[in-house]
Amino acid sequence: MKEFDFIRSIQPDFYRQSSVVKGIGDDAAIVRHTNEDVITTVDTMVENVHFSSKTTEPFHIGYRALAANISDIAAMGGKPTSYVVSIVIPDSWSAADLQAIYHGMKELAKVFNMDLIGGDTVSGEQLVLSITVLGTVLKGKARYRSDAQEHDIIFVTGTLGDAACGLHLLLNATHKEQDNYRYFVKRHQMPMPRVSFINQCENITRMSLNDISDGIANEANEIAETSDKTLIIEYDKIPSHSRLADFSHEQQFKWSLTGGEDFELIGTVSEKDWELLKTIAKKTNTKISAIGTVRNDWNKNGTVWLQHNHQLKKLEKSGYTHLSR
Ligand SMILES: Nc1ncnc2c1ncn2[C@@H]1O[C@H](COP(=O)(O)OP(=O)(O)OP(=O)(O)O)[C@@H](O)[C@H]1O
Ligand SMILES: Cc1ncc(C[n+]2csc(CCOP(=O)(O)O)c2C)c(N)n1
Ligand SMILES: [Mg+2]
Ligand SMILES: [Mg+2]
Ligand SMILES: [Mg+2]
Repeated sequence: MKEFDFIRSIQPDFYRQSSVVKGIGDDAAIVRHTNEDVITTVDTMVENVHFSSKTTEPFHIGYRALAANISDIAAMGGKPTSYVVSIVIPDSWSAADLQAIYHGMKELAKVFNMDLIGGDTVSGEQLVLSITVLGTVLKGKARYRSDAQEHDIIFVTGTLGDAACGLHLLLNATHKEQDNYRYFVKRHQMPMPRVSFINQCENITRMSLNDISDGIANEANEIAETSDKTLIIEYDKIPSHSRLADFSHEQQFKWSLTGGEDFELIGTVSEKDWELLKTIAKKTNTKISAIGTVRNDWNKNGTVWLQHNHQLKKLEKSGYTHLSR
């Protein structure tokens, strides 16, 4: 397929958002927002780093890459509205595979009423999918990592370690075992960002917030550093799916703290807002768990501590990092 035919084939027939002034078809897209702040985020997925033929069908490549970006919009307290896709395509990828990647993005975009408004297409050695998502938040109402305060309750949504368990199964287990643990495989391939929950939280006066892409060991440290506070997390309170108990304690420990890619949210709220947060979670069918508290301890601020087996140990930033060499 030629570049222009490809672009024509992925062009949407209509736009859902009235903010789209110009979509695909010119040098750049134009969106117009007058009453909200605009959130912009980009995350990139690279073949054999974020996905491989063993772990991810083309449909899931598109779905996951868009989910990862929408998750960052949720982590700012916003609503995703549109997306721009840059794709590097190796010769070996068929037209059908490429359509499937876009189909994966389209399916998730439909859930959030989002529009594909532009992108870029080039050929190259490895499939790379980079998505820029735009979102909106009421003026001045964005949620920052830096807003944790002393005595806050630390919470997480959902269960942690699921996606890492799914990845482990996809890389190491038989098809039969994968079928037996379909829940975990699906959590890796089709994560669902927590947009509806966070968009119901407008009455929570203050909240620090981050999404879990690299594992809470990383994300909690980002909150501790930017807020200059001490986070104390109780390991036994970290929520996990009941079937994670089928795996070794070491695997459970590693996956739930450093596995990443669950695209759940971690945040902190004041004690007085905790009941309200639980009510919102119930209303939006969101599992929420209190996993610890925020302290203001001048000689520990900027760090995270894990209470486990009657010991308090420093929880280092030990999740997935690029450029580690
Ligand atoms: N190459 C880059 N150029 C400019 N800014 C960058 C670059 N890489 C990251 N950033 C910025 O650094 C900050 C942290 O980015 P990071 O990618 O770690 O966050 P994230 O998307 O939440 O995490 P993850 O990539 O694991 O999903 C963001 O403000 C991001 O825009
Ligand atoms: C085939 C394959 N091997 C390993 C992994 C694990 N992995 C890759 S990137 C990442 C963290 C998030 O990345 P980023 O910081 O870029 O958002 C994790 C946990 C995977 N998903 N697929
Ligand atoms: Mg990023
Ligand atoms: Mg993030
Ligand atoms: Mg991200």
